[in-house]
Amino acid sequence: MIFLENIHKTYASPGRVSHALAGVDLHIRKGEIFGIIGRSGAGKSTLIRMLNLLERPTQGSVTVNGQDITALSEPQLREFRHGVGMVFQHFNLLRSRTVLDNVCFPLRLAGLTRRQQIERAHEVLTLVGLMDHASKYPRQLSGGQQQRVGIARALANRPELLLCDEATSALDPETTQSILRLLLDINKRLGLTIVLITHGMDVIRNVCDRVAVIDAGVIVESGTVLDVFLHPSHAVTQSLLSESGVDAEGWREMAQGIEGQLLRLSFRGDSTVKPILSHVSRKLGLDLSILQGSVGRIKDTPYGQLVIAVQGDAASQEKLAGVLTNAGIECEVLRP
Ligand SMILES: Nc1ncnc2c1ncn2[C@@H]1O[C@H](COP(=O)(O)OP(=O)(O)OP(=O)(O)O)[C@@H](O)[C@H]1O
Repeated sequence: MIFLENIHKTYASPGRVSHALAGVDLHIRKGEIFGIIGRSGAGKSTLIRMLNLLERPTQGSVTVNGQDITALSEPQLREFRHGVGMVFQHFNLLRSRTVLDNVCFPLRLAGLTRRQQIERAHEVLTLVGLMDHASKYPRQLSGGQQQRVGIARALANRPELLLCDEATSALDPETTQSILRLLLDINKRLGLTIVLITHGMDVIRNVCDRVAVIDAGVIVESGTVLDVFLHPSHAVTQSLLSESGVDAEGWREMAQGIEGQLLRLSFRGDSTVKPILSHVSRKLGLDLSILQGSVGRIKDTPYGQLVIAVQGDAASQEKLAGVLTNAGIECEVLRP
């Protein structure tokens, strides 16, 4: 659906040139929730704003549904933007207008009659659970409710693509969860493609299908969220994961002074909740001790990762990795 090719963005100010994006290639598929994560200043906002050309690339092309949008005329671009909704960190609501009028605003710009505007606004306010608050003003709503208004407004013109610029960063953890559930729900119900930027791995884990990690204007790692969580290859990804409590390296200290083979086991889906390890340990007569582990969910899929030390007969130890692999567990030998 969306292809970014060799995107560069340079900001020049007197005495200073800043390379916000330095050669970004990205493919976002129709209907997926795609997350872009990185530290402050990495280039996330610049990148997401390329997708509706709120920022123009200095070099490179942005193709959406087969059309290079950098080549569109201003009227064509305005038309294109009606098909792209955007949600902001600080909601960006019109404070002197009611909830209803905030949602009607983009519909008025799109040329709908007042009656059509109200009809559609009621539909999207019902979708986000705020119909009872239609005549209130933003200041009378909580942060989470204001963000729901922001989402309703973004959905008003029936976009194909929703861009979320740190949509939950200003919210407490519980409200964040409810907004993320709403995004999941509208992605499923409307088949909407969602691109979000965040600096929180938990946001990525809870809702995204695929993720790209950006650092200093470059995508340093990308893939399915499961793959990136289970096998992070770049130092930035590893440190973002470890800050969110997914520690991949803590086993090293524990392993000192423990004899035997060391394995890292990765479980995806059903294998996560089956008693495979205890079966295998009984069958091969091996003792297993867990040096590190995490079990959780990535979107709807259970996943887990364990580092285990294996003790027992050498021939059985040799068989273990093969038996686990056959049972659907990824097995990496950390120490033979
Ligand atoms: N309008 C601008 N003029 C000059 N430099 C800019 C401009 N916008 C962004 N930059 C620079 O480009 C780089 C990337 O900024 P960007 O806002 O895209 O990062 P970010 O990852 O979204 O950061 P944050 O999480 O803090 O919002 C930074 O070094 C920033 O200072």
